[in-house]
Amino acid sequence: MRRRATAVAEPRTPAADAAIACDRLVRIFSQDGIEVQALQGLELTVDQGDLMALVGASGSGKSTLLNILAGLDVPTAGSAAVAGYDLLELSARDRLRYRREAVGFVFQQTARNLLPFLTAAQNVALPMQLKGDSPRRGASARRATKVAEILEALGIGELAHRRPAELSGGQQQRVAIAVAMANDPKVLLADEPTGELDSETAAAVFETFRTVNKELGVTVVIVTHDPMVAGEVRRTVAIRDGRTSSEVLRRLVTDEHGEESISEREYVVLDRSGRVQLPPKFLEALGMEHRVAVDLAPDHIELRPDGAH
Ligand SMILES: Nc1ncnc2c1ncn2[C@@H]1O[C@H](COP(=O)(O)OP(=O)(O)OP(=O)(O)O)[C@@H](O)[C@H]1O
Repeated sequence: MRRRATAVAEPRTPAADAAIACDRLVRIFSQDGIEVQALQGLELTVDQGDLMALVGASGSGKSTLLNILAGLDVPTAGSAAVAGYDLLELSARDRLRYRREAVGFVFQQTARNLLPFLTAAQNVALPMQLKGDSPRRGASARRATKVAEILEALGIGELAHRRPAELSGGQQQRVAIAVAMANDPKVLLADEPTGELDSETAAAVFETFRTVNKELGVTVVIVTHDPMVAGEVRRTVAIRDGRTSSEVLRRLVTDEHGEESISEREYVVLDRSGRVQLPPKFLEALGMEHRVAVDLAPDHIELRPDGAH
């Protein structure tokens, strides 16, 4: 009722329905008296059910952002909400619940995702056990059924009884995705999940992310340097100096002959204060620095080098 009332009372912003909404997110690390601003007012909204890639140079802040979204780290300032949880306001207990139930996480290092002495099925069952539902009759049978269903849905049912050492790197990552899905999270986060894999294996792992996104409706965010992953998703967001700076959106378009193709367009991000980061190659091409002349045309804005007419 209350939700309905507020929905009527307040205009709906895109962030209200978003799976992830970060606003002016700041993370400062202090080490040996030196401060590093890993995130400098980052803004990012991810719609529910989206599959997106996060790219950027080394040190741009990707892992810092992902750790905050995963509930492993806390921002210095700003706001971040994931799956309806306010990440700055979580109590220790709620944070644990958030990490166990609301988000799934896949690390780059295959060994970090799975316990070596457990089979694939046991690894997937573990987060369900840790969730700590009160022991009820038939709970373990229900759990076993659910584990089998997840493994089947991801096309790895035949790996259920193998231990990580008996799996290839790609198979381990696909089992890791199953583990991350164990408690039906709304959001799945992955930090360089294909970083240690050859391109063919990486493609199979990426397909598993796509299955989770398409079949189970989970919002997926993948930090990657892999051009295959970054080029295959609907939306690729680039981070520069701790801020989202640009993004590429891809759409399926059909021409007049019924031929389908992917259309790709790069955008720069416009933040709440009206700031944009222009691509360095554009600025260099026109020798723009310090300031630019800005004019409003009926349907666009013109930027010119200072002094040009
Ligand atoms: N725990 C920490 N203590 C101090 N500085 C840190 C810490 N974690 C990250 N940083 C710094 O914050 C900045 C952003 O780091 P981050 O790991 O988020 O970048 P990244 O984009 O993920 O890089 P990479 O692609 O190399 O993983 C870097 O300058 C890094 O040195």
